[in-house]
Amino acid sequence: MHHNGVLSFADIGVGEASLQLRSVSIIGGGAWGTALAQTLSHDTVVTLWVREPEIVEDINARHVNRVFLPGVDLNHSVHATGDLASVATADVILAVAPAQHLRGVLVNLARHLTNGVPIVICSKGIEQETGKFMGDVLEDIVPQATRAVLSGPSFAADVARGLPSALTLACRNEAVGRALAAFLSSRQMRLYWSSDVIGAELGGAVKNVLAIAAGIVEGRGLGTSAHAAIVTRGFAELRRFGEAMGARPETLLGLSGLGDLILTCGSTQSRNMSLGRALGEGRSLSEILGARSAVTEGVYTAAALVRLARKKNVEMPIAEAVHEIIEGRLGVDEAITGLMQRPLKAED
Ligand SMILES: NC(=O)C1=CN([C@@H]2O[C@H](COP(=O)(O)OP(=O)(O)OC[C@H]3O[C@@H](n4cnc5c(N)ncnc54)[C@H](O)[C@@H]3O)[C@@H](O)[C@H]2O)C=CC1
Ligand SMILES: O=C(CO)COP(=O)(O)O
Repeated sequence: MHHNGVLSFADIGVGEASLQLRSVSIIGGGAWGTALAQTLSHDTVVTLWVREPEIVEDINARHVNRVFLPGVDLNHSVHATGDLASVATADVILAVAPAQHLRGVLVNLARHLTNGVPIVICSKGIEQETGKFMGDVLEDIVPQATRAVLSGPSFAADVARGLPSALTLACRNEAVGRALAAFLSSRQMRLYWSSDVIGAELGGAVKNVLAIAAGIVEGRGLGTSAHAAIVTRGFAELRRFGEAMGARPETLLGLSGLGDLILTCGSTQSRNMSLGRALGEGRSLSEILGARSAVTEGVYTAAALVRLARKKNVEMPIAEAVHEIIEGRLGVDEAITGLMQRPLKAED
């Protein structure tokens, strides 16, 4: 565990093997990967794999990532590289590529990896083509990796500035989870461990879709009562879906579930919420997406989420409405009317 910026490491027994944690690699130089590199670099050796050569140069020469995390001066110890082989030897690897691109990046990384290395999924989404969560994508490509998830309420800009945050670190092997939580925690970022991997992963993917709905409510000027209603009924959908997927109630009520839903639905700092707001103001999806370089995961996860929910017979009318709006099959006002006119039912 890190104390007062002094390099230390967790060293625990995992079966016969021993897990030594001293170095971290981060795969993905967007806002979140760069913010994680910044906060972890106070205490440990961090290497950041970045896809764009000009951003590698920006980080190493000028200690900034002007494209994805403007306005943050990075520690000189944050080292960027475009070479996947050189990040594969770290003791822990954080996977932070956008959900629809994670598979491709892992395929290129896989041949450089050593057996059993912990890979911590930090991306939030469901793969459109397969309907798989990121942990299952990891399992497909690197089955020998020790799978973990880091998720919770955390805007990259907040974490990069050293503001306090608390997140969930999930790993099926509790001893490894505890060691990872200790190693990745810092004075600014407090991690709670869990062994509920699917529960921790699911909240981040689902809340992105629901945050688009919360944004629409804001953009349409429907008021704070409607905002509270959409977040609460959205949480009911997240909870139902989570239960059907085998997530534990305490995870859904925790940082990676309710916590992240509250953050993302409540702030235009969220890309998903602000996209919803722009839709609510009457702008078209193509216009909104065309104007941004940042990824808005809810747009790409909505279809897969709705497909999965239908398969599991889980009712998710808000997620369905967001999906229909994204597909251009439903207008914002029609969607609102549709939600308000559903048959009355017991609150569950
Ligand atoms: N930004 C935030 O506050 C947080 C983001 N996340 C999650 O982290 C993941 C990454 O998001 P951000 O870092 O915010 O990204 P970003 O929106 O800042 O940057 C886009 C990223 O996508 C990458 N990219 C674009 N095309 C690609 C391709 N074909 N193959 C591989 N990579 C490609 C770019 O290199 C860049 O790293 C997402 O799943 C997001 O939900 C999680 C927590 C907080
Ligand atoms: O996941 C996030 C905060 O926890 C970031 O949300 P957005 O991707 O909507 O900006």
